[in-house]
Amino acid sequence: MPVLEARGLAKSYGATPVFTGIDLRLQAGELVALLGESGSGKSTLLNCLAGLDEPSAGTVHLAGAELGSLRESQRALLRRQHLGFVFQAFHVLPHLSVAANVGLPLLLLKRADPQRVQEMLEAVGLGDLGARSPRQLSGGQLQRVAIARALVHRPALVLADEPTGNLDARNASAVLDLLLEQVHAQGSACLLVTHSERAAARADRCLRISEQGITTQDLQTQALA
Ligand SMILES: Nc1ncnc2c1ncn2[C@@H]1O[C@H](COP(=O)(O)OP(=O)(O)OP(=O)(O)O)[C@@H](O)[C@H]1O
Repeated sequence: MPVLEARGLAKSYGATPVFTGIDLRLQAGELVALLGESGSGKSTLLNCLAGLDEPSAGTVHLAGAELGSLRESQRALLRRQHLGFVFQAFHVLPHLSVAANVGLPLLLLKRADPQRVQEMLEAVGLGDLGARSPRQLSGGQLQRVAIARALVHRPALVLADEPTGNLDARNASAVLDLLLEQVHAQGSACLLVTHSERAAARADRCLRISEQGITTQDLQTQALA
């Protein structure tokens, strides 16, 4: 069974289509890069795949459940259990400690586990900073917190939306390595939105989204957007 399967997915705002006819399938442990020009609908697609936005047509199955057939509370539970998110803008909660941020997915699942939180902090190189406020961290460190939080509950699928877009080149490279290493270590599938050729080159497959739908991108022959 695939971790994620979308069939005939379409999204419009009023009469304006963002994308149509998206068919997508991710198997356990697979790393797929999603490319596309600015405004082509990458973030909108991720939101539809997570059940955070409603598609205009089509179906999404996440961990075997069809999102459209669930109530919002059931979708929220499915997200908590099976999904991890990493965003460009970190989305770390400033009033919680670094460790509390990382532990949040476990707390929401009523599976609080300080030992697992510490293990993830160490895995991302922040083993000594759990008690700090996120306000005292750099951008690269904040993204490491977001990666630890996305993976702490061992989700089946990680959705990463330009996770290195806010970082300088050196930090971006280190954070990307860390994200891919951790995704691999947990055996999670990952859909990675990126403009980085280096990131795309490390994926098992590259897909390109446009108004016409989604196509497989051959990195050898086509330029990246
Ligand atoms: N709430 C909304 N109402 C109307 N149009 C929207 C809304 N949200 C997004 N759009 C439009 O949908 C299109 C896709 O936006 P989206 O943010 O998914 O693109 P993207 O590929 O992630 O872009 P970027 O690479 O710049 O982040 C854009 O043309 C955007 O203007």
